[in-house]
This record gives sequence, structure tokens and C-alpha cells, in this order.
Amino acid sequence: MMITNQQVLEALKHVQDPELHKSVVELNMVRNIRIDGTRVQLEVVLTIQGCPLKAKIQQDIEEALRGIGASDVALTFGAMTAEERAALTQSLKKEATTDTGMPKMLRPESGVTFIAVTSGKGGVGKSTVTINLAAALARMGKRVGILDADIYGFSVPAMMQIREKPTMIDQTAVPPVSHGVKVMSMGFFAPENNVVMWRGPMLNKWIRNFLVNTHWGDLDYLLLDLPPGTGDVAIDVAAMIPQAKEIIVTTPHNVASFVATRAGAMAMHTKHDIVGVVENMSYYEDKDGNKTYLFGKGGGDTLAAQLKTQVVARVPFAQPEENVGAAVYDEDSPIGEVFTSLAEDLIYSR
Ligand SMILES: Nc1ncnc2c1ncn2[C@@H]1O[C@H](COP(=O)(O)OP(=O)(O)OP(=O)(O)O)[C@@H](O)[C@H]1O
Repeated sequence: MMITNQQVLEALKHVQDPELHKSVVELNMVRNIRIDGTRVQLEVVLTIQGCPLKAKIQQDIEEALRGIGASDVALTFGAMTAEERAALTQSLKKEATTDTGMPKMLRPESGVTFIAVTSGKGGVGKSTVTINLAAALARMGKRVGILDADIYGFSVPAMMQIREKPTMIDQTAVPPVSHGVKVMSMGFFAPENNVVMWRGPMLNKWIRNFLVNTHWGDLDYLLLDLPPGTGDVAIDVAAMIPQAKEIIVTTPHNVASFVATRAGAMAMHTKHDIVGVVENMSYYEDKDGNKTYLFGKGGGDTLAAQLKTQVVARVPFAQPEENVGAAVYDEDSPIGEVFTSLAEDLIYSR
């Protein structure tokens, strides 16, 4: 038996780079194939030196080659040159932008549903809603990304317990994945606690950059965690992504909902379609099923009425034992169930 070059390339077309999710052949990572009967020798050129996923690539390639009858696989590893990396970035970028430089994912035919999560004021649970909804959509098999654009907080990476930074291939960032969700955050790049520089046009540009220079791959949903209030950022995002659907988060407390009305009014003004209001910290339910309304009642309904929409979810307070460290709640916890149901509503009714 004799394996051919063609067979090797064909087999390796099905091996993907674990980060870029593209075939190693397409990425031009396979070089110097030498075949001697059923013994295959080749060089794998990694996009970045010391790629942490080298072992995974090696295993996948060996498996694929054994699948076509290779008795012996000898791999050597190299790294792309700076020029090769730049060329790869160019091609990834080209894939992500239209001829006019517009992010392709913004085109209606991209199939990406954008969901902007906003609130009237801080601390009501906007990030909690973003990450738990994203995780629920991912559990249901959807391809989901989060763009953390909350310039006052960048809380998503910490809440999703992401410790690594995005892998940079030249200027393209490969987002870290947590709970099945690709996450990009200004926080990965911002100087420690420096929020002063993130204003107006600068931020607008950053968001655009994040859409274009992030290797999102194919997405079904991109959730945007927007800063609270109705400031520049929300307006810029509305202008840039008019097809985004908006979720407005409030607590049951009337004051909070009053402030949230402003964000909602803005959403109406910019013709963002409103998915609805999520009332967070709606109630506390004890083990016996008794509900206590710690923050009062009615805020969500009042706001929804003002915005001519509905309350699409009421999220309870976390049980004390649920709240240790992790802000993504388990699928079978009371909060997890609320988000599963909201995710189902999004998937099946829209
Ligand atoms: N339903 C809940 N039960 C218990 N704790 C919650 C709940 N929702 C949010 N929290 C906690 O409240 C705090 C604020 O939540 P979160 O960061 O999601 O709010 P935010 O509106 O995004 O705030 P910011 O505007 O400051 O980013 C966090 O510590 C979060 O873990």
C-alpha cells in the first residue's frame, strides 16, 4: 500500500486549527510532506510560536493520517514567519469585511442576531443577564459571542472566570471561550483600571475594530454588554447596528425602572427592536418555595408598559450557595432555568 500526497492533504482538510476553526490545509500550516509507503512525515507550521494547542493539533493530525492507513506519522513543528502571519491576518480580515470596510457580520445576510443588553443605571445585573443568556444559548447549540462594551466595568471576563487573554495573530484577536461563548472585552486590552480614555468616537472605533479584528467565526448570536444609561455609546451602537434587538434590564424597584425608561426610550427612538424587559433580583425564593420581594414589586411591569413591551424574564436572587465565585449559574439552578426559557423564547419565537 502506498499513501499519496493527495490523500494526505484530503485527510488533513478535516483537521482544524483549534483556535481559528479552519482547516490546517486552508491555513497553509502543512508543509514538506514526505511519504514512504505508509510512513508519513510532515511539518506543521503554527500560527504563533509556543501555541498552547500544539498537542491537540498533533493528535488530530495523527488520527486523521492513521485513518487513511498511515502506519507511522512523524511531525515536526515550526512557526509562521512574521510575513506569513501578516498575510494570514490580511486574509482573515478580508473575510470579515466588505469591500467598503464594513464588518461583514453587520450585513443582514450574515445571519447574526445582535442583542444589545442595556440598563438605565449600573449595578442592576446587566452583565449577569448578558453572560447567563449567552451561556444558555450556547447550551442549546447556538454559536454565541459576547462583546463586552461596558467601558465602566469590563466585568464580563472576571464574571466568566476568563484568565487568559485573546491569542493575537498579528492584529487579529482570537477570543477566549468560556461556557461555550466567545468573549471579547475591552478589558483584555485596557490599561489597568483606565477608563478615562474610552469616550465617544474612540469607543465607537473600538467597537468597530472588535467586530472586524476579532476572529468570531460563524456566529448565530452576538450579545453586546453596553454601558448603563443613554450616553454616546448606546447611540453609537444603535447607529452602527440598527438591526440589534434590545434587552433592558431593571430591578423591581421603581426608581431603577424609572431610570431604565430612559435607555428604553432611546431604544425606541433609534428604532431598535425591543425584545423586552428583564427584571432582575425580582424575588427571593426560599427552600420551601416562599417568595420574598426584597426590592418591591412592579418595576419591570411599569417599565415594560412605558416601552410598550413585555417583561420577558424575572430573574430571582441567587441562593446563597449558588453565588460562590461564579456568575454563570448552573443550567439546573432556578436562575439557569429562567435563562434557558428566555433563550428558547429568542430562538423559537423570533
Ligand atoms: N439575580 C442575582 N442574584 C444575586 N446576585 C446577583 C444577581 N444579579 C446580579 N447579581 C450580582 O450583583 C452585582 C451586579 O451585577 P452585574 O455586574 O451583572 O450588574 P451590572 O448592571 O452589569 O453592573 P455594572 O453596570 O456595574 O457593570 C454582581 O455582583 C452580581 O453577581
